[in-house]
Amino acid sequence: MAKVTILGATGNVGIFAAHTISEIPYVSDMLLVGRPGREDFLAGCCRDLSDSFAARGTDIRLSYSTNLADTKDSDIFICTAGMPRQPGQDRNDLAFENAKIIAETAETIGRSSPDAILFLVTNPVDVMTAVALKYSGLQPRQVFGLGTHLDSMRLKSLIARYFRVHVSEVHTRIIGEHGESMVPLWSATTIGGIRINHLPTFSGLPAQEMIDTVRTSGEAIIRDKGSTVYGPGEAIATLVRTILGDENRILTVSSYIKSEIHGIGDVCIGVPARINRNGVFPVPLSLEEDEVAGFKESVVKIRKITAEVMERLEAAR
Ligand SMILES: NC(=O)C1=CN([C@@H]2O[C@H](COP(=O)(O)OP(=O)(O)OC[C@H]3O[C@@H](n4cnc5c(N)ncnc54)[C@H](O)[C@@H]3O)[C@@H](O)[C@H]2O)C=CC1
Ligand SMILES: O=C([O-])CC(=O)C(=O)O
Repeated sequence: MAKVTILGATGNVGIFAAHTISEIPYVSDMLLVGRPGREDFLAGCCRDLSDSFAARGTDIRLSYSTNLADTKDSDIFICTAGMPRQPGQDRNDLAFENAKIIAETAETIGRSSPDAILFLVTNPVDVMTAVALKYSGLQPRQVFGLGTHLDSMRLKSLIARYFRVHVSEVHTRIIGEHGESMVPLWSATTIGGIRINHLPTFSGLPAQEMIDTVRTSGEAIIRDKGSTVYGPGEAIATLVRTILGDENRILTVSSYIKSEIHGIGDVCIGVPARINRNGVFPVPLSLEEDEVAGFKESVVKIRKITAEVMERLEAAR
């Protein structure tokens, strides 16, 4: 059984993630962490969630805190703390402001919970994963971000609708940045176990339109309803279940790669990784030429933003 701590629990994604994670049978304790001054709101969240646990018959010890010192025995931290983007902003516009929050938080967690897993949701998630890895001092397997898992789910849903099949029949992946330079892996896309380009209807597939829809999905939801919540909240729960259940699923998350993909590495970015109770392990891959080219471009972009943020963080210390 495990203790799960949610940082940024008073936010839209954090509180819905608390709800989705509470359905995971391996969770015995849940700690909601918010900023000082938010005690009443956190207390209200605990009462409200407890009612839902009772209605569902879930038995989880739920508590809240505004002090990181209380997080000590956590097995897994989910970090949703930080600014969300506003309509018209790019996720990368948040990089430095959110990096300051993540660096400070990760430093404390690394010192007080050296065996924990640290799961980043805060955007831009690839850069935040690198910042958390550096400032926590944890091992690469212990630190990862939601990466392109949600993007992969969005593409899966579009493909399933196009071919009129159940979503569980579709396997697909998007790798690279959780952002503009994301790269769809059509070579790794199957429907009912059959490679998508072996299906007669493949020639009519509006592939570019689909990937454009995925690319702009977060932006469109934020424009229409203020924030993305249900997609990320469920995606977060999938990852937490995979870890705590030691499931060894291969999901596409932001992880530190050394050189696993065509010799490309030294960056935190969305890649397929085997995930279990010990953490996240990128899977070496062989891709099509155009996919490698797209991935390289994405890596160059994320490396540059990450380096700039790291430099500014060091200068600000
Ligand atoms: N990677 C992904 O796929 C997704 C990432 N996100 C990201 O998750 C983050 C949270 O999004 P929302 O919950 O919608 O935002 P929100 O504004 O509703 O919540 C943000 C939370 O961060 C906390 N926070 C803000 N500044 C802080 C500081 N200086 N120190 C500590 N805590 C602080 C707030 O108190 C609040 O609890 C954003 O960065 C957003 O872009 C959101 C959805 C999907
Ligand atoms: O778009 C955003 O800013 C939130 C996010 O990352 C997503 O839902 O994909």
